[in-house]
Amino acid sequence: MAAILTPATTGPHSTRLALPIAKPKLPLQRTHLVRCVHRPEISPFFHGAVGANRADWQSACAILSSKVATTSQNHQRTPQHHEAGDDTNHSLVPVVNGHGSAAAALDLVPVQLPQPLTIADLSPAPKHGSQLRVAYQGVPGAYSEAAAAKAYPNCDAIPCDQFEAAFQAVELWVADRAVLPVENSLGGSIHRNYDLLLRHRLHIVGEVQLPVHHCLLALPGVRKEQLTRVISHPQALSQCEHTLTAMGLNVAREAFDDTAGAAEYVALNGLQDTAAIASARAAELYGMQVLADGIQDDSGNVTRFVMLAREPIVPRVDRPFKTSIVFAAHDSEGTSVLFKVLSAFAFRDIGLTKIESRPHRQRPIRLEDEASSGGGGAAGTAKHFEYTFYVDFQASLAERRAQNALAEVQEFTSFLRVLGSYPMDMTPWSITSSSSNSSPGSQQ
Ligand SMILES: O=C(O)C(=O)C[C@]1(C(=O)O)C=C[C@@H](O)C=C1
Repeated sequence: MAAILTPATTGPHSTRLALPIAKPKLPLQRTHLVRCVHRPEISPFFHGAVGANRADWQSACAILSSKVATTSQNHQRTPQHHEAGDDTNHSLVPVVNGHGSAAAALDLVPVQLPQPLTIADLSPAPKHGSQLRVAYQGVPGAYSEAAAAKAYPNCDAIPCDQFEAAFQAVELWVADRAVLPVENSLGGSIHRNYDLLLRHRLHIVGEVQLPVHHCLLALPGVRKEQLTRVISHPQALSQCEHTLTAMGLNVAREAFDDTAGAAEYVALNGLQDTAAIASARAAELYGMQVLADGIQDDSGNVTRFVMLAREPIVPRVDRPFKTSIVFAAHDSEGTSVLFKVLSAFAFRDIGLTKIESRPHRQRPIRLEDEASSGGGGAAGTAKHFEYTFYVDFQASLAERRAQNALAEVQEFTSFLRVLGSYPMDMTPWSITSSSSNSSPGSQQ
């Protein structure tokens, strides 16, 4: 599992995979990240203190420990490191003017000694020259990996098994950024990520729109007539539904975690009766045959991804910006809150690009007296759902009109959070450019 997090080996643009079915990187799992956080006693910096699940926590902490190992190879230990309990053989470390340089030159100092973390190790931006680590959901060949490469060219893309693992990877400094899908032009919103944006404290620092071009993949030599099943990510299945039917593929559809993972599954298990919907790059990576190309129901199929970071960026006014907010109504405002909030933007001529509503997690249902809700009849309780609203508007938080609109919105809402103010992806959509590397802007 250590291969998951080993930095700088399998970024989206590096050459990879001599063998078609070998997995380039295993996805990072939430359990790895949780262990790293909740078991501080098992520190990656104490190579001797390893329990039965050593492989698990080691993979979660591989980036940090490899960094430390590299540092310790280059580092001259100072005398204050030689304390009781230190397993260094002191007699082998002659100190010259407070430095162990002579010993290092003689190759007498063990090279894997733990070193303390420095502020530089924990700096939010990667050090000059090093690769940005970008978490995405899925395995190599997933569209999310292509989106990560478009957002951050030459990044080290880190696969995660779930969306939540990608959020946590950034929160726990295993990754510097996450790139996650939020909506598709055919399939609609990816609700899970809206819920996670609220539950986690990351900031949206950019967006990237990726044309999604699906292929029907099968094992080499398999014909369409042999298929009894098509598997893929639910979004991909829904984006190709009409085309599959038109192709006469009235076979079972089954959901898989991600498109490339579906292709890999068919390849690894030698399934002659199953096809996967995935990218052409997934076909290459997992040695699959492209049975049909461009099977999305609309040739202009596009998925919008958000770029997430631990820190917000400073909003600017020198290019088109978008701001994403989330809010819930005051009890007294009831359902009219949405109208009032939208007016706050309309009066200032601020355009909206997206509205999404999700159930209010803490209070999904409101009970209300019928008389007070205008029912007019006998006393009783009317029930209606409570929502949390997400709105994207076309203005930068640096603009006075946006600040005024938000001040007004705050008056009608019980809670209001700015998820991010970030440059809009203005790159034109082109049907064939799903693997394009053009960045929507400077690295955020
Ligand atoms: O499964 C993948 O390849 C993904 O990157 C996920 C995902 C999604 O969640 O919408 C991304 C883009 C496509 O819309 C289909 C699937």
